[in-house]
Amino acid sequence: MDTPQLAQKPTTITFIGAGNMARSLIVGLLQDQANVVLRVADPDQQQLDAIRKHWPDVLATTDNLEAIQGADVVVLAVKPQIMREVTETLAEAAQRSRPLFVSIAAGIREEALNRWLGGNQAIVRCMPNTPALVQAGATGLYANTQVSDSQRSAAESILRAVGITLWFADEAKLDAVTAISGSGPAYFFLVMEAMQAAAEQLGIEAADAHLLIMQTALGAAKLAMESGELPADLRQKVTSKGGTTEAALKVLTSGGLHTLFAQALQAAESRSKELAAANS
Ligand SMILES: NC(=O)C1=CN([C@@H]2O[C@H](COP(=O)(O)OP(=O)(O)OC[C@H]3O[C@@H](n4cnc5c(N)ncnc54)[C@H](OP(=O)(O)O)[C@@H]3O)[C@@H](O)[C@H]2O)C=CC1
Ligand SMILES: O=C(O)[C@@H]1CCC=N1
Repeated sequence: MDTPQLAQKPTTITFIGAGNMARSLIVGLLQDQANVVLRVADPDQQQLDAIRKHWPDVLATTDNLEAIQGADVVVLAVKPQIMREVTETLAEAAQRSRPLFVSIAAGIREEALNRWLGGNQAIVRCMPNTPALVQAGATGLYANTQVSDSQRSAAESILRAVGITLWFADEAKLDAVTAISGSGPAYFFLVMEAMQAAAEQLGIEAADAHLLIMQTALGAAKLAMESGELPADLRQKVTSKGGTTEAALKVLTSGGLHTLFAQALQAAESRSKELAAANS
């Protein structure tokens, strides 16, 4: 006879801050139907009303301390510039309840978070991205020494519910991850915007241009992920000698595309380090 399985206790996850990134993670988690109880705290009443309307099962409050009571995981999803103020007000309660903290803030170091939270806290720092909203996110993670194996798994399963995850043993690497995949969606959106404007200049209707560009972006990403071929090889297969692609790529490369991307990613990585230094 089969032994009846006890239903696994859901993980209570509290989001401190209900902005763009927190909402992307919440939607992704709800779509994944993960065994979780979700709570959200944010000072913006309108924001909370919208959350209550769309997701009635999510507890939404303006009271950060109420939200973290009994939580297994507290996701710190506020701007780096106010992280100190927010975490210091959580410190006393956190010293009693000792949840796992998962910070998604760019730059802010584990050492600073731990100090602001009163010390000896289990902290995972991670850098997700907004495609989490459609469960196509990419997240880099780093755990401090206080994080247990089960907490590591809990953090990973939250982020895996919304996309792929990659652990880093060196916290400093998260600055580069921020520049690559945290900010990365914006680079691709900018390319889409630029192509849209250019397509309209060529006389294509806006809606038609949009459809062609979106499908091309999706197709290129899918091909690059699924073919097992390098982007450089795939690019060469599009580029007929003396043809149209060659003419276009010549404009992009002679305009300094590679240098621009190198500079852009360096600027993002430096900004992440600056945010850490300014908020330490
Ligand atoms: N957006 C992105 O693509 C990514 C962002 N991140 C990181 O995520 C974090 C949040 O960014 P993002 O979602 O873009 O920013 P948002 O400004 O959209 O979200 C921050 C939220 O925190 C709220 N807030 C302000 N003060 C408090 C407080 N005292 N207690 C609780 N909540 C508060 C804000 O409310 P109000 O607006 O009323 O001030 C806002 O709703 C940042 O640290 C960022 O570095 C990481 C990866 C990607
Ligand atoms: O722009 C930012 O600072 C945040 C971090 C990565 C994406 N958005």
